[in-house]
Amino acid sequence: MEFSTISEFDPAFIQAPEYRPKLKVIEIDKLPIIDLSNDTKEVVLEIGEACKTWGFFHVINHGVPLELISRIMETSKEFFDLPLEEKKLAKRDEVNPMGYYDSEHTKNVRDWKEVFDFLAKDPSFVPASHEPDDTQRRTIRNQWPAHPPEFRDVCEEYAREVEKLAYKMLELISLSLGLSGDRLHSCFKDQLSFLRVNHYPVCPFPKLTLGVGRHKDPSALTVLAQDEVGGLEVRRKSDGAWISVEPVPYAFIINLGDATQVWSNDIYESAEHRVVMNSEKERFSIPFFFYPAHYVMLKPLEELVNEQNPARYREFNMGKFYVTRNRSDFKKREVENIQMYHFRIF
Ligand SMILES: O=C(O)CCC(=O)C(=O)O
Ligand SMILES: [Fe+2]
Repeated sequence: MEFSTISEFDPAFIQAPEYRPKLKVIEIDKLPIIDLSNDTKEVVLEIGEACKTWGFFHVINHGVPLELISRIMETSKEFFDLPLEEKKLAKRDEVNPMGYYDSEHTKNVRDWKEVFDFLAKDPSFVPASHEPDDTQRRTIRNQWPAHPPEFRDVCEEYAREVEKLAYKMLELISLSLGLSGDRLHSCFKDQLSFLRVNHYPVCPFPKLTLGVGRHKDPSALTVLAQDEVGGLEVRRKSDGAWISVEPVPYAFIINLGDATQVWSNDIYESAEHRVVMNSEKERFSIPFFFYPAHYVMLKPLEELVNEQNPARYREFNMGKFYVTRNRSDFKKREVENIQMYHFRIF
């Protein structure tokens, strides 16, 4: 990812003019910061409001040890500092989607980043193929680099802690929709959640590229840690402007994913976001994508549907959605990646 001249720069990184970031215009509008140590009723109200307005918010006093966040950031830096050949020993591919990868595409444009993906539950199970009639499933597993030696332990400990927070958020979001706190728990029994360590190297062409192109997370929700550099932007619903998410030290960002949008029958929406590049500083971020089990059929929850407010999505299978989506992360394809709105009824 070290391109010193434009001629070495892979044109696959270049965003179409309308999607290029305006680096100078930074809108200041602050995302809500929700203190999870407050009274639950109050927290639920604040979450409901934040989910409606933004689909994105910070949480503090979240229960994940702060030193663990520092440790995973440090060990991740050591990993990405390794020579490329060494990182590639744990390279992800179409057979094993977990591990190191440096050429992911979002909406068919290459992202200026390298990543390391690992499952929260090892092993996990996914459909064997995206073909609708294929009912086989297959096992996917983590692959770990030998260096740095503590990388695996730190990542696994971090995943366990953040998973607890993800369940807590699921519960609070369910309560904010007027459901029981454990309404959605059973969908996560064989969860397909994974974590991604994102490294965005310094970028000489921040006006042409993005670290991650605009997208919505297909998860139920995402629990995201970011370092102090900044670059994440969220699309404001009221006017479509891109708002930069100022880092709040040791807070987590919670963003709603597509699965919650479908369950809530559009009461909540997953927010579009992207990452703009920095020509001076590298950046690290670590999302935990909280995914239901592959066999879960996603559809609006019965409690939230009635005659006046009929279901806006037809049912679809989480696992098939996941594997279909993953196919196009690996290479530029000519067709649009599958999106949740393809299952919209009206
Ligand atoms: O790096 C970030 O802050 C966000 C990354 C992200 O949106 C993603 O990996 O889905
Ligand atoms: Fe994302």
